[in-house]
Amino acid sequence: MEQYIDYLRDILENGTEHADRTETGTLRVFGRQLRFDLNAGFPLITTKRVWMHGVATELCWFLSGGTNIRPLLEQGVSIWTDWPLKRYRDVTGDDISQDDFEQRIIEDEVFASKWGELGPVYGKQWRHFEGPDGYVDQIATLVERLRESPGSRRHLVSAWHPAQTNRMALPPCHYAFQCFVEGEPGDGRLSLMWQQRSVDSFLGLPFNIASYALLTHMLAQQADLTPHQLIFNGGDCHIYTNHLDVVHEQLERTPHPLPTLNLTPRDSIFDYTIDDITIANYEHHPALRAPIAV
Ligand SMILES: Nc1nc(=O)c2c([nH]1)NC[C@@H]1CN(c3ccc(C(=O)N[C@@H](CCC(=O)O)C(=O)O)cc3)CN21
Ligand SMILES: O=c1ccn([C@H]2C[C@H](O)[C@@H](COP(=O)(O)O)O2)c(=O)[nH]1
Repeated sequence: MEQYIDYLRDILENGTEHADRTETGTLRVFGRQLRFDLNAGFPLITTKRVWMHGVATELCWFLSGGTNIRPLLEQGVSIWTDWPLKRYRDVTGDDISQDDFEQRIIEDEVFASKWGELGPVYGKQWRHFEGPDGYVDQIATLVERLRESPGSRRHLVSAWHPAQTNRMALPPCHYAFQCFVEGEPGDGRLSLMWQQRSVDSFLGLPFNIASYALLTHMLAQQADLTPHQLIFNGGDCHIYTNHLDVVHEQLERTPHPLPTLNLTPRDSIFDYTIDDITIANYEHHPALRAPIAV
């Protein structure tokens, strides 16, 4: 995980100031790559605590095709609450706390279906990508092709639907990923590379790395392959100015050895639940808190 620390240092050293959409301000660089060997351990950042329960719950929710945050809130995951909340404020002008909002969304189903909706975000595009001939289940197709035509150069999933981004609470940040197989099922290796147009390097990236690592393990299990490399390609790679203190604190810390993942085998990629996902030997430095830019 030394390379994540080097990546943060690179932005601090080479980044230029940018007054971003959220009016928080960032230091940013353009175009960076990180590569993780999944056989060297599960790439969960160790220089702070990363909330794997949140990561795994969000990934299972993406895979279920969901775009409403209610199931996340019911599982205690509120990482997406700020986006519909912002819309709620826009419409009524009322200012309510995040706690009030979450309580109301859990208690009132109508409220949840009306306001907990993020629009056609990741889950929708992964499972029900809308085209002229109907819907495409990109994940089911990917698993099928990995099994039947592993050497294909077309193992690609896109969350970017140019005709629908204006209906999303937030257009996808990690907008596409590609799989790559060496060898044959039973004796082959699966690598995955994802593209991310915009990268909140302190809060978002550790989540994103863990999420795609978990997805690679799931896909490998489904296609009878061994997880190999995980590659991140970032576009606008930034550190928010109100994260600078915690980033500097993180740079002082020495990474611990990586944990490992235990994933209970399931028949279908759509059957995994949070109970199938266990991280073992996660040794980490204390949590670092920082505000999220909305
Ligand atoms: N500015 C911004 N950064 C993001 O990373 C981000 C967005 N917006 N919008 C959509 C999603 C939501 N994601 C989020 C949202 C919140 C946390 C977060 O607050 N994480 C904390 C606390 C987790 C916990 O409860 O323990 C962390 O320390 O990682 C992380 C990712 C990633 N995405
Ligand atoms: O998975 C995610 C989702 C979001 N982010 C970050 C990247 C940016 O800081 C914001 C999105 O703002 P835009 O103006 O739409 O780029 O969210 C992330 O890092 N990872």
